[in-house]
Amino acid sequence: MFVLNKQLYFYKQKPSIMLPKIDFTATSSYKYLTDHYIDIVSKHLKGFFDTDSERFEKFSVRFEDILVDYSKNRIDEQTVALLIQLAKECSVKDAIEAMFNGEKINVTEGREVLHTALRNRSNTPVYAGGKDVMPEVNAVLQQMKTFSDAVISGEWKGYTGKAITDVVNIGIGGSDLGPVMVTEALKAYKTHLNLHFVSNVDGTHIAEALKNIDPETTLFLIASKTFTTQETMANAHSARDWFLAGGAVDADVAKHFVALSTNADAVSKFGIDTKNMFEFWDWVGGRYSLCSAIGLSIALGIGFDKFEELLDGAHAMDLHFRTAEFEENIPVILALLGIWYNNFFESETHCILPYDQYLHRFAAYFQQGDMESNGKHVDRNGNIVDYSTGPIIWGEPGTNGQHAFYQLIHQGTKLIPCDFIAPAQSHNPLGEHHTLLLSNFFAQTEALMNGKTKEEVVAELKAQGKSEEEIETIAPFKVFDGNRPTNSILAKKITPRVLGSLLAMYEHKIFVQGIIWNIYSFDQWGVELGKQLAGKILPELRTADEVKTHDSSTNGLINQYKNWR
Ligand SMILES: O=P(O)(O)OC[C@H]1O[C@H](O)[C@@H](O)[C@@H](O)[C@@H]1O
Repeated sequence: MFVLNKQLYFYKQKPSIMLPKIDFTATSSYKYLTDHYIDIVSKHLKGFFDTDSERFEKFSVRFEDILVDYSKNRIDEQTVALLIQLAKECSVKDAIEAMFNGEKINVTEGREVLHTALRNRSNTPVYAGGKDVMPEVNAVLQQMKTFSDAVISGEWKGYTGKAITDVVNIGIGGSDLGPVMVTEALKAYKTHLNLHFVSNVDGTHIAEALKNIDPETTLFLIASKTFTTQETMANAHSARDWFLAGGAVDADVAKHFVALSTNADAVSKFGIDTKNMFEFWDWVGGRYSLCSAIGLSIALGIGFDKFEELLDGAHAMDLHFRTAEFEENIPVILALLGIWYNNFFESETHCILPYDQYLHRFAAYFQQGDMESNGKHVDRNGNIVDYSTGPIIWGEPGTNGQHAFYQLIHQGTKLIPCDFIAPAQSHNPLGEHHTLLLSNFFAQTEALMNGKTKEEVVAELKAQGKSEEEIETIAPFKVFDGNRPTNSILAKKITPRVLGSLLAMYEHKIFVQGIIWNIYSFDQWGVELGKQLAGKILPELRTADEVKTHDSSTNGLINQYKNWR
């Protein structure tokens, strides 16, 4: 405790030391958790329910139209208390304040982390480097509203005087995944505009996107925080070439190309007038940018009022995260459960399973959100960690996943904690479809928890008239251990507001985990390396000369490629 107080004191006295740097494995709660784990690991989830009729009430939280049931986890009240103590010992509360207050908690890039300011609907001042960012945030939102209203209404005309029918967002990573996820998730609110997303530098992506659209009625959004990303720049140049090949001249570009970026110089060098630029700032991380100008495709795709509802929902979750006690704090609870499995049960992955076809890119979006944030092995002191950090995030919509990989979740050798997400109301209430879907949602978490005992399997086989011998042979394969943990996140309906809350919920979960693991969650040096390496090889691929500068494998592959191309 003395150490903790000293850290806190240190932090408050020197605001330039942005975050506490606590080794969570050296805390007293971690030691208690290590002992407590031995106790819990020998117990079956089913037993927790058998002995406690209040378990659901104890381990579930309601937030507006979202119910988070975490009772089907391998925890008891002591687990939760110890995990919360861990969060406290790691100064999570101070870290939350540091983020919302605009401290430079992205230390390795020297930046504030203020995506929460983008949806700060209360409009109270938020300072970055001593300057209130809210006037700029509001000005860009106003610019997005004016523009999206004009495009949707048809008032904005292309170079031949026709209204826009198609919008192509060109961006990658954080400048693509968020807008794709949200516009798919909220397709039920779609405007008449047809959205297309091009991210891959593979020419196939843009070639296919351009096949069925008309340059006279197409708007391109060039989305790139840095405006230097190879893939996006290559696609943007090809899009402009295609546009000009259709008969337009340079002066017409302004009506069909806009930029979403932090880099005004690079935008004008590309040839986009900066008055057609929607700005955001370096305190917005790429994977946290969908509430910024990067969300322009969302505003066009569902209308600005719905985009604002998305921001409202995210803001509501921000407030919950900032103010709720940890016992009731959804992102904190989800983060701690993740740490429980990651660091005590040694789970390597975490699965996100939305029972909603519209959420089919939800797991992919948080794959970047989580893995790019917490896929780090150096702690905030610059030392290599000796514990596990961010999990591998994966998932597909139910029920497709059930018929593909649930086998391993049910009966494999790995413990895979899963988030099951479902809306109670469908946007497409077609016959019994939604009831069928939800019956699977409920059945899966129940089965993962309960499993199926040998006695149950034998009784079932007997009832089917199988012989003793047949039963003996087949029974072991049909036994399910159960005891597999899940969170159930049930929403009333996936509205823009609910989606905004869900996305902020996961963002803050990731944040809390990064704080406890003592890593920096807002840089991405691992991705930068790939950019440099490709840049080095590219000139070598431009000639026919034999390459000898690499290892024998890389040389061999490059030279064979040159032979075959
Ligand atoms: O928006 P940009 O600058 O084009 O970057 C696109 C992506 O590039 C890299 O992969 C990373 O830095 C990501 O975080 C980022 O989202």
